[in-house]
Amino acid sequence: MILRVAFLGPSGTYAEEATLALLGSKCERLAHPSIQGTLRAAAAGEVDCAVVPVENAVEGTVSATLDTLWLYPQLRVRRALVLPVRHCLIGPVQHPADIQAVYSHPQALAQCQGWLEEHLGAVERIPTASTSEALRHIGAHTAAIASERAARLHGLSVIFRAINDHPDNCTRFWLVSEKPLTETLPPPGGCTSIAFALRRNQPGVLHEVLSIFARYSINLAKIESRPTKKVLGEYLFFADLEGGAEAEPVNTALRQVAAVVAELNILGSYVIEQCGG
Ligand SMILES: O=C(O)C(=O)C[C@]1(C(=O)O)C=C[C@@H](O)C=C1
Repeated sequence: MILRVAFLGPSGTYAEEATLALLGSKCERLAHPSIQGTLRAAAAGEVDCAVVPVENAVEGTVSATLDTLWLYPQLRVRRALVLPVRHCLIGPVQHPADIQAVYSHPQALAQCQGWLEEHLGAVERIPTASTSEALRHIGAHTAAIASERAARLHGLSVIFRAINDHPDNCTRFWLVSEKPLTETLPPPGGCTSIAFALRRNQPGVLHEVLSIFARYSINLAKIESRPTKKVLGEYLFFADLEGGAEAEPVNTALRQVAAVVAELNILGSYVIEQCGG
């Protein structure tokens, strides 16, 4: 069966690179204009799965991914991949002095902000829906930040390579689907991502949840809050735990957590794969 996969397009994005690294070129890749649309397509069953960015080593969480996943509890994270992200400045312009504006995805602009400051100074930075979408805005006095692969695919020239401020810049992607893609359970170990809403906004309520993980010596690799978007000052919590959700002690701990929170969504258990690893 050929898998149908949604990703943030158009062709040439890092999300497409992650899709190819995870599933190879035999899958049918369907480009979507937003992360929200990509996940909606997977939740609606229009595709078998979706590949979305979740966290960058420098800029942190891709909030659109977490916020949208909360809306689609039927989706599960099946795999995770860390992709090295090496940005290029792309365009027909020969001299930096001729550039009046640079287009790219906000994450990419942020990952290159030091370089842009140093080499292009006060040039206008214009956000786009994705890095390869930025290539559509290239002109006589405008450039874009995207990958070398994107430049090649669209027949464009690279002005500068590796302009990301941190040489080890990388982004973690999740492959999510409603149905399991294979019959195998996640390998033992790995980690589990969860999201939960508290019952009350009161002292000690978050502590009650965290103390369950402490009691079972479960390491929390990450925890962060996102607005509920319903009431100002009320939050959802997203956490990454060490260990699989079906394995002990995480399984018992999660059952106890479910009993003390308003809503618990086990986003999925997975092993973090390294690109090329
Ligand atoms: O615009 C792209 O190429 C994407 O795949 C999105 C995205 C992101 O949202 O973080 C992915 C990797 C990079 O961090 C920059 C942009």
